[in-house]
Amino acid sequence: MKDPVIGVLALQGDVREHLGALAESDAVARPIRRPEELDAVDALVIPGGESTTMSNLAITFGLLEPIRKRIAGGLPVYGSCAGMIMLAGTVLDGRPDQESFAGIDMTVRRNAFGRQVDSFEADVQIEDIPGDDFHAVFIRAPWVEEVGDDVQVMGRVTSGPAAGRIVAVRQGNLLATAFHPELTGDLRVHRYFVELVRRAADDAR
Ligand SMILES: NC(=O)CC[C@H](N)C(=O)O
Repeated sequence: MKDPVIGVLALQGDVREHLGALAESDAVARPIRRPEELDAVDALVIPGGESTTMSNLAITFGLLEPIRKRIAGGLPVYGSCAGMIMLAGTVLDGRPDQESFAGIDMTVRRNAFGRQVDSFEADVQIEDIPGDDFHAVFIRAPWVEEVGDDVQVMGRVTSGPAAGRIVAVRQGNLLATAFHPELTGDLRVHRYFVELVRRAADDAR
């Protein structure tokens, strides 16, 4: 397959960083703001930012249902931080009117590491991605409290007060991390996702 075309949901958040990381990972990366633009992508990335704002803007821009439909149709999606929240079936400590695209059978808690803890760094071990532990950056991040049977727990915090917390998961073509690999220049998660997208395209053929 040629380099896959991967959209980055560009309503809000760290869109530019994901576009850059994908471009360095053998993908063609494009910002997505309108439903028509979704039709032309092989996969989607949902950036970090603020899930309540992203939810509002997704409704305003008419993207909520189209993205849900593409997910149901098997579109590969990777969400980091707020993007993880947007992929969660159940969100705790959310705003009552907050919507998600859902897709991953999991319960996430927003701002789980404590509201006062704006950001912190910790090592995370990720199954299926060889090499050293990830030096992960968390910014008002969620964690995963519960997963369904079909969800693969891929990564947990390895040390510190949050040790053992689930911060990376995969269910089929959907991947989510509570941390932001797009901010640290470690391209392994993006490369893993691009590989997942290639395999999904091969399987569909
Ligand atoms: N860095 C982030 O994406 C933070 C997520 C944010 N706290 C939210 O609830 O959406």
